Amino acid sequence: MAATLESIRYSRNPLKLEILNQILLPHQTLYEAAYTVQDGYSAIKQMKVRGAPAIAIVAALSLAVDLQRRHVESVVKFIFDSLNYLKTSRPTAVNLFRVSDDIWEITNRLSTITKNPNEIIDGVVEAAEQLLIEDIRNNKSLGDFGAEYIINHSKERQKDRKVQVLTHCNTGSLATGGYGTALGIIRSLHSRQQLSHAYCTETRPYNQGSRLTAYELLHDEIPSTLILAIIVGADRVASNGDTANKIGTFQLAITAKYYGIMFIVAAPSSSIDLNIKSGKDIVIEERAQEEVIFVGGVNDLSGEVIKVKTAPEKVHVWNPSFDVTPAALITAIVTEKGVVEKVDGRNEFDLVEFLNS
Ligand SMILES: CSC[C@H]1O[C@H](OP(=O)(O)O)[C@H](O)[C@@H]1O
Repeated sequence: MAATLESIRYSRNPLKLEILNQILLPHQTLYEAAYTVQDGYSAIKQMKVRGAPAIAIVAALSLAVDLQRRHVESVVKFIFDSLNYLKTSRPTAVNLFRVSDDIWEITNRLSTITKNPNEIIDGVVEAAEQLLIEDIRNNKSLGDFGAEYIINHSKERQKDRKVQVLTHCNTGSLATGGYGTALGIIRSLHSRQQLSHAYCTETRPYNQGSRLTAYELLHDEIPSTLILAIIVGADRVASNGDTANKIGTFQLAITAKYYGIMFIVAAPSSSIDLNIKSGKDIVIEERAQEEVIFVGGVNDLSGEVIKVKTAPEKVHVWNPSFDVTPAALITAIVTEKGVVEKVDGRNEFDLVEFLNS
């Protein structure tokens, strides 16, 4: 197996963007080439690639590859139209929107400096490539901050025992450019020999817990049990700390509160949306009801995709991909810039102050 799992493989020379089709994991490892913005959009929409940072990186790199492969009449218009199209793939994770806005800002700035379309293309390609590099660096920093916070604040550690943590959905190398966010903290705890066990909870309908997180933990030989210290990722964090994450996160936060267990959100600063005040402003993606009516998988021998109908005929289905956990239930938010806690006595975070400090 590769030293580390890679959801995205990119090179400029030779020009190549390959996306690991996560729908086929863990039984099949298939990298699919992406040549166009459409390929990037489809991979995100179909959840061949998923996870807030990974979605943004694939969107940006699919534009970068398309720009280098295709001759377009108006580069600025192509970039504008492409970014707006990519933003319609999935609504909740903020990273895609932030990256799209950043790339558009770069395009605009360059178009006032040069009329040479190749110089604009070079600027966009460079920005997209940097995303992949910075994401991995930020995740390792976030992982170390989170591990240190948990070690210093964990009851187990006070008895000089290693810590046990629970994580939800998948927030590892398969949700990011590499290393992961919440799973990055677990990797950092493990590398410091401070982790006794990681529990990963299953998620439906995409099964990120059993198919992806259990797969990553086994791949890294981290002692773990698939079931249900709770560390979760984030798709979008409001400026008061309310956090949108995979459906099922909110109930874990309530459980953690009830049992007095830390509930940690691991989120790169790029997942914090200072443009919204609270979780009420976060758009929650609702996906097709077929995803819930059927359970499926891939036959690890034949490779055939199997779908079994589990729900009764005419069942009414609601299939939100995310829920919002109020800041009041969150112990701390761990980012690559450090750890932020609520100001004494308040039930909300001040992330504007934290990010501007
Ligand atoms: C590091 S972001 C991971 C975040 O994304 C997942 O959602 P999805 O698999 O639908 O893209 C889940 O909410 C994770 O916490």
